[in-house]
Amino acid sequence: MADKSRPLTCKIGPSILNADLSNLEKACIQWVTDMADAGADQYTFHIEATDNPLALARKIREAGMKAGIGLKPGTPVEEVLPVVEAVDMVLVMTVEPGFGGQAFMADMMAKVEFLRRSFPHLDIEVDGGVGPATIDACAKAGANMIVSGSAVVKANDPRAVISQLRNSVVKEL
Ligand SMILES: O=C(CO)[C@H](O)[C@H](O)COP(=O)(O)O
Repeated sequence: MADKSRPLTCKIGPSILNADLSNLEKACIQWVTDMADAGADQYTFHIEATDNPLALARKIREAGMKAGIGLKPGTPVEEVLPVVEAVDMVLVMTVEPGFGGQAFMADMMAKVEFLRRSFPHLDIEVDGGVGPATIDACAKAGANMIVSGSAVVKANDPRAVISQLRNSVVKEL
């Protein structure tokens, strides 16, 4: 039984994107029901994973979840514009999807700045290479949701790193 007091999110992520794409569209749709039944609050999919992101986003919201949409580094930010009103969050990947521990792509901040300027109330997430050395760039560009893997799990004091990341974002909100 899902603990409804804790947010549960699902990201259709990099390992899937790098795998067999032939059934991905169908799987993304099936997982909407599965994740909603499991008690997920938000479901994020990659725009590259489907030919009809608008339909998928609507399905996610109809299932009672927030919808998030992710962009790989090579995908122009403008591709999200036709679907942005149908989602609650845009995820800007700051590494090539695949694995943790890669270097942060600072040039992705232009996407974040564009989105924040255009959609002041949108949730904007950054994912990949985010840690104490790169968080300020993300926060200044307008990101308000952070995914941080290696910088937290490899830290001597993960709690302190999480606080630092949070404080940097809160300062710019
Ligand atoms: O989706 C991912 C990579 O495909 C990871 O979420 C991301 O890279 C986080 O790990 P790190 O902070 O170590 O980069």
